[in-house]
Amino acid sequence: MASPASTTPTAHPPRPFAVPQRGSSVAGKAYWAMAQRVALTAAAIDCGYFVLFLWLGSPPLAWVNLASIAMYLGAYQLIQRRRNTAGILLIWLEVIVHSALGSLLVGWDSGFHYYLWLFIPAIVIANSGRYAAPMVLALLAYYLGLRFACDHWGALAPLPGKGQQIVNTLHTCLVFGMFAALAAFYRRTILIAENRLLKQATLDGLTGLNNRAHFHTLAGHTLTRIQRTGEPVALVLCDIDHFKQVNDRHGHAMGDRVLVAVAGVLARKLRESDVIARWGGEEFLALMPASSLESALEVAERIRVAVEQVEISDQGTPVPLTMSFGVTRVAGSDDLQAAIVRADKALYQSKNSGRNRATAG
Ligand SMILES: Nc1nc2c(ncn2[C@@H]2O[C@H](COP(=O)(O)OP(=O)(O)OP(=O)(O)O)[C@@H](O)[C@H]2O)c(=O)[nH]1
Repeated sequence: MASPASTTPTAHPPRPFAVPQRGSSVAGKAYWAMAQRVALTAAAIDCGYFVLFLWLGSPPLAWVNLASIAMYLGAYQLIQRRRNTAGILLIWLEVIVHSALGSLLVGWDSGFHYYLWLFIPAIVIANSGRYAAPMVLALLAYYLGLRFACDHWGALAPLPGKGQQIVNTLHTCLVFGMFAALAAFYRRTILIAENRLLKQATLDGLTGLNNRAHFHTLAGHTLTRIQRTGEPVALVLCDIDHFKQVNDRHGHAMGDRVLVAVAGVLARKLRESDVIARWGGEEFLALMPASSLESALEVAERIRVAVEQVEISDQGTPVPLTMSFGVTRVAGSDDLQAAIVRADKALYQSKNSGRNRATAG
């Protein structure tokens, strides 16, 4: 016996037995890897139970375990061949039938029914309330019906001696372990999803730099922190020259490559403590704590030279790149917006005076 495989919520409309599509997400991949591990582990556990029930003198239960091993290996194969829903249904079927046969043969106190509890979190996590409520109620009805049948008929093939206690203890330990593994799996899934959402909310999807909104948050923190020390802060706004021509001549994909390359130059040339963002299409903004206007102009010049030296070619034809800069001081968090406007005006001046240069504003 082993746990029913459980499911994670997906972006698709919820449906009964909702399962993530293989490869659709990190969580989806982890889910299917976990489902396969569950099937193999369960088959291995049932091998142990097969030997145990032969030793305890219960051949019928040993044969049930043999059938279970076949079902789990079948489920593993189905998931391997991407017949995911069929694989999961086979695992569910095994748990439902095995818990019934085990309880009826050796009695309710053997604990075969504990495995049905694992369905509750699996159902509720994977399905919307519309489906989860009737499914949990159906499970409850099945559970109580099984209990009633066991009370009514008693054990049909009781285990001799302390057999029932041994089996109950094993089932208790296994179900504890399975609940812990299930909870750990969902915790990992939530952390992965949280991390992914955080990245989507704060980073630019193409370049990996901070997005505009996150720049404001980080810049606000930085300015508040250094306001007390009075150290100089500079702001650099920069823009790739004639970027539209790159797109028009070499295509949008090449434009994207250029953006990624320029973002890489900025990340390499600026310090860890600087806050860099993709500000707009081909525009980047950097807040530089502990930088005077003069040193920020020097850094801008180094970046300008590095961008000129970026080697990108389209089928052997080099794609020349240059960048213009507007540099200014920032007095404090109250001044940030005004400083951005000043940097923008300075950048405009750089563009108007021939591009490929830095201007202080
Ligand atoms: N490939 C690509 N292009 C983008 C992206 N975002 C904006 N653009 C393009 O960037 C171009 C910006 O063009 P303009 O604002 O005219 O600026 P420019 O051609 O660089 O001219 P100057 O700034 O005056 O030197 C437009 O063609 C946009 O379509 C993006 O994410 N990827």
